[in-house]
Amino acid sequence: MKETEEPQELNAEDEIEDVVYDEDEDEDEDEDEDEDDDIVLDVTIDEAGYEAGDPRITNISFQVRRGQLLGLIGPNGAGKSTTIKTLLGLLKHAKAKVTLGGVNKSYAYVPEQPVFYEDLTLWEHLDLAGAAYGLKYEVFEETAERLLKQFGMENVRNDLPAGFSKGMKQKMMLMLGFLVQPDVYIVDEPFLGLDPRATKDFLKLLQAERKRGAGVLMSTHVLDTAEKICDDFVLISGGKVTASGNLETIRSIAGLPEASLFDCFDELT
Ligand SMILES: Nc1ncnc2c1ncn2[C@@H]1O[C@H](COP(=O)(O)OP(=O)(O)OP(=O)(O)O)[C@@H](O)[C@H]1O
Repeated sequence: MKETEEPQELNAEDEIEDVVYDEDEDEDEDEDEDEDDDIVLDVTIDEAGYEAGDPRITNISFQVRRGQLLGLIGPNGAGKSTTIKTLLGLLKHAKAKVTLGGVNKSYAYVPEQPVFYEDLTLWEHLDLAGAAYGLKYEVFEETAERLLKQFGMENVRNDLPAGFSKGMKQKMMLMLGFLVQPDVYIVDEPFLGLDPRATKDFLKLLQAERKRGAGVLMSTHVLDTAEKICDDFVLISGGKVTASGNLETIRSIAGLPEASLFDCFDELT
């Protein structure tokens, strides 16, 4: 999770070769200004990988607009996580430009694998995130209480997450993301640990956040759910974009006019 005040160049200590991570530029002479104002995440990755001279993804670009849910899909090893790591500025070898728009130019990243402090309780994790983001205590408290209730986690608020089940840990990560109400959510495979009730609660909260104007980039393998909830898709295969657009566009690229996302995926990968 991160909030940017100033444009940042993430090529610190020559580790990251060329990732520019900056704010939206306020150029008002552009005719497409209104449309551009809606863009909360603009990603252009020329190439990125784990070793110098061995790119695992190339020419991947997409935008996320206010309120939009963009599904990042693709088979195992296609490059979804590499794409997410690149846009978060975590890869050493990347040539990419990532621009944050929106009101606060802020994002929340919800990782697939829960990350937590062994010695802090659930409530203390929420408190820490609230403090890190400078939330007023009353706002933090009200939001955290609401989230505990919405995710059915009130009874474990003072427990250490090490003792949580997989789904409970996943819920904690989602709560930490929702707490800060960012302009963009970057969510990596949120569904796998969640039971049907938790999935429903998560989708309801996500819907409310989209109504507020947040954009969402979500990587997932759960294609039947993705088909129902995503506005648009970026399909990655072999480190490249194989198809992008809404379901109708994906169907037409796959040459399967009435097909499910699953069947289009199968055809295109
Ligand atoms: N830490 C790493 N070091 C070296 N190569 C990696 C590393 N992580 C991924 N790769 C390679 O990068 C390529 C893309 O992998 P990536 O993890 O981005 O795929 P993915 O689409 O997220 O797959 P999955 O659906 O299985 O999570 C693969 O060839 C993979 O072997």
